[in-house]
This record gives sequence, C-alpha cells and structure tokens, in this order.
Amino acid sequence: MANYFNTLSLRDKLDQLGRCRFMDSSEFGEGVEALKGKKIVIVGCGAQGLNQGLNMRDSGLDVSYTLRPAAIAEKRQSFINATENNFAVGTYEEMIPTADLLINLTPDKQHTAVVSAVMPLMKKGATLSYSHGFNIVEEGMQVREDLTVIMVAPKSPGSEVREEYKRGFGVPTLIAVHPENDPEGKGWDQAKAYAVATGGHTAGVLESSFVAEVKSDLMGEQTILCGLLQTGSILCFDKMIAEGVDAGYASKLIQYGWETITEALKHGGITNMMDRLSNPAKIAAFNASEELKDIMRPLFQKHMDDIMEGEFSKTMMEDWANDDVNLLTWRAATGETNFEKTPAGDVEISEQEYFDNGVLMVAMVKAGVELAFEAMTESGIIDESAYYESLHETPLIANTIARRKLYEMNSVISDTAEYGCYLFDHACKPLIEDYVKKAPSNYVGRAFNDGGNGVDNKELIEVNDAIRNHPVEEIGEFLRASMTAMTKIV
Ligand SMILES: NC(=O)C1=CN([C@@H]2O[C@H](COP(=O)(O)OP(=O)(O)OC[C@H]3O[C@@H](n4cnc5c(N)ncnc54)[C@H](OP(=O)(O)O)[C@@H]3O)[C@@H](O)[C@H]2O)C=CC1
Ligand SMILES: CC[C@](O)(C(C)=O)C(=O)O
Ligand SMILES: [Mg+2]
Ligand SMILES: [Mg+2]
Repeated sequence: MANYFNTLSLRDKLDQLGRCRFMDSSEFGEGVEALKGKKIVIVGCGAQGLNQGLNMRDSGLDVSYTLRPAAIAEKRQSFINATENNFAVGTYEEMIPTADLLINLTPDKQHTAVVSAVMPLMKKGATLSYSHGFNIVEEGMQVREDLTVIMVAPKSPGSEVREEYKRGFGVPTLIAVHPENDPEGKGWDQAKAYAVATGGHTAGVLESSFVAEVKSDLMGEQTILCGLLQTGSILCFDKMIAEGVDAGYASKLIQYGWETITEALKHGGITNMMDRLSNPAKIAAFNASEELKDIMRPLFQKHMDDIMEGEFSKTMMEDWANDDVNLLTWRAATGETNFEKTPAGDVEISEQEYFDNGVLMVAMVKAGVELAFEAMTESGIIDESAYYESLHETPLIANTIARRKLYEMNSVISDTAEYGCYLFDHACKPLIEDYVKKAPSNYVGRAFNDGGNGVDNKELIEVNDAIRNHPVEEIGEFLRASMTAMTKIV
C-alpha cells in the first residue's frame, strides 16, 4: 500500500487540503434520520469508542460493539466498558454481517489488520467509518468498492466528547467522505446524522476531506495541543523548583493552570486570555511569546513539512514495526519527570492567581496556538480547521492534565497523538530550556506585579492591536459566535 496523499497530483493535493466548509446549523435539520433504525456496530471500546457510542445511543440510535476474541474471553477493559454500560457485545462473526454502519475505533496502528479482517464480513453496501484518516491517507488502505467510507472526527479527546454532550453541547467535528468510496452517494447524509448523534453539530461541523483531517490533526496534536503543553509543564516546573518555589505549589500551578488559563481562551480567544493579565504582565507575556515564537518557529515548520511529506508517518510506522520502542521509552521517561512525580500541594490558588503567577505559561499558550495556526494555514489548511486544531482544542486537552497530569493526557489521546507529542517534546525542550531558565523569576510561580501598574500607552495599544489582529482571532470570533451552547467549566 502506498501513501495515498503522495500519489495525488499537486492539483488534487491542494484541492483536498483546501476542502473545509463550515456547515450551517440548518443543514442538520434531518437530525439522526439517515441512521435511525440502522444497525451500528463499533469495533473497539476505548477512548472514542465508548464515548461516541454512549452519545449515539442517547441520541436514539441502535449501537452495539464487536471486540477481538481475547478481549471478550479475558474480560479486558474494552469488554468491561461496553458491558457495564449495557451494550451488546459480540465477536466479528456475530456482529459484523448484519451491520449497516461499522465504525472502526481501534488504534491507528491496528487499522490495516482490523480493516482487512472486518471487510470480508461486511454486508454488501454497508458503510465503514473512521474517526481519523491515517489508514486511508498515510497507508493507502483500499476498501471494497461496494462499501461507503466516511469519517466523523471529533476534534477532542473521547472523554470530552461525552462530557460536552452531557452538558448539552458537543465538540467541533470534521466530517468527510472518501472520494474513492461513495458508490451510492449516501456518505454525506450518514456522516451528518452521525455528527448530530455525537452532539458535534452544536459546536460546529466542517465538511472536509480525509486528507485535510489527517494533515491538520497530526499537526495540532504534535505541537500545541499535546507537545507544547508537555514541554511547558516539565520546564516551568523545573524552573520554579530552581527558583525556590514550593514543589507542591509549583505542581498545582501547572496541573490546574493550563486548564484555567485556556478556559479563557475557549471563551474569548487569545485576546481574552491576555486580557486576564494586568497591563504590565500582558506586555511581558506578549514579548515573551514573540521571543518564543522566533525560537520555536523552525520546529513547528519542520513538523508541518514532515507531516505533509509523509516523513512523520513513515518514521512512526517504523516504530510500529519495531515493537513501539520509541513510544514506550518516551512514555516511561515522561513518567519519571519531576513534574509528574510531584503531587499537587494542598494549597489554595484562586482563578486569577493562575494568570498572575503564570505569565510564562500564558506566553507559551499564545506562542504555540499562533505558530500552529500559522504553519497549518501557510500549508494550505483552511483557517476553520486550523482554529479547531490549535485554539479550540487546547482547553479540552488541558482538562485532561488537570485530572491526572501528563499521564492522563497521554492515556486519553490516541497512540498516534502520544507518539507525536513525545517527538515534539524531545525536540522542543532543548530548544527553549535556556530561555525558560533565564526568564525573570516573576514569570512563573510568583506574582508578576512588581508593585507598579504603569505602562506606556503607545506600547499597550500596539500590543493589543497585534493580539487582536492575528488571523486566529479573526476566524475565532466568527466560529465562537456559532457556539451558542458553550458552558463554563472552571
Ligand atoms: N483518543 C482520542 O481521543 C481520539 C482518537 N481518535 C481516533 O479514534 C481512533 C481510536 O482511538 P482511541 O479511541 O484513542 O483508541 P483506544 O486505544 O482508546 O481504544 C482502542 C480499542 O481498540 C481495541 N483494539 C486494540 N487493538 C485491536 C485490534 N488489533 N483489533 C481489534 N480491536 C483492537 C481495544 O480493545 P482491546 O485491546 O481490549 O481488544 C480498545 O477497545 C483512532 O483512529 C484515533 O486516531 C480521534 C480523535 C480523538
Ligand atoms: C489531540 C489528540 C487527538 O487528535 C484528539 C484527542 O483530537 C488524538 O488523536 O487523540
Ligand atoms: Mg484530534
Ligand atoms: Mg489525533
């Protein structure tokens, strides 16, 4: 199998990368109708499998699971997830032949084996769905001609897909139909109904392509969403300890700080996050973010180039073939970092204190969101998609760190995201370590305010102007206006 994207002509590459239309809420008037009464079988019951299935069932659809025999016989976590939630579970032979829609929610590494095993059992004219297009785009999986192939990709961890749904909201979702597999022309209606069933239509749905999803998803997760939050956690913690900040306080500031500061981002973009700082702190955070952007820009660009050229997927697949040696080594090393090993202290930190004592963290978030957005849009990814993969999803990932630190984040995200996160982290830490060490001690762990609150008017106006006029803020204002059901977490 060849990398599908690399087999396309330049014209087709640009066409598919540029596919991204923000859908109007009126386009979801049919609700879940296209899937009503259809037998939906999900392969795998992990992070996405369980949570998407729960939402779909609550939306009135007929959902059951199929697991590999060992998972059933050994009553593994996936079996427990499904049965404790009263879903029917069966083997491939028992469940797949009657499925109208088979949703593949196994790890990307397993997709070639899983799809090759399930395809012969699928009935003529059924639909196969993915939540990430790696197998189609990077591995070039060929699917039987009579089958429809769709993608419904929540731009969020599975846990938040469920939590947001329970709050009456949803997570932005990207839908696509594989152009090589839509023999009956039903793919879009089914993908739309599926997005309604998981709650995605309340947050925003992008009509897109497998190619655009894969290239943007890989970039977001490696850089700002997971990679930089990991690097920032480890370096900011070590800096605070070196500066004599209490370890329990430092641990708590980081564990819950990302969630608190990025919640401001979710509601009002970078502008609102920066507005939570005093004027002098805002100027300091702005300048730090500009310096960090200059240092990290080549790394963000390298990740984007490697993803576009298929270099990233090639190296990750080499690791798959090598028993995941890199992934497992990096995972173990993350567990040994001082931040990860130091429990959060029993200290009160007010919501405002997370901003006032986290200027460097705010600067990192701003730098990472803007750089990821810039690298994606410069490569032909459309602004809406780049916004979801940089700004919107950052708070959803930050929520996972608040639960059980980097362990939780790396457990909840896909193995593909976890691999990319470590790859970025290992390159980014040495790049910005010195900058973080030399940053003034009041940039993290201590109140920034040195007593005076004065700023130069002209400088403040210029800083505000630069923050507000970044393209991620312009598209963000438009997209957030349609997220009317968004609720407050922190
Ligand atoms: N994690 C996330 O939040 C997101 C994930 N995605 C995408 O969703 C898909 C699923 O990822 P994720 O939810 O993280 O996966 P998980 O690792 O959480 O879930 C894996 C599930 O697949 C089963 N499984 C593993 N290996 C096999 C195999 N060889 N054959 C059959 N079943 C297998 C596991 O069951 P058992 O081992 O017990 O058999 C488990 O139920 C991926 O394509 C990912 O990119 C998209 C957006 C976000
Ligand atoms: C951010 C990681 C992700 O892409 C996701 C949760 O959206 C994943 O693959 O897990
Ligand atoms: Mg994603
Ligand atoms: Mg992903």
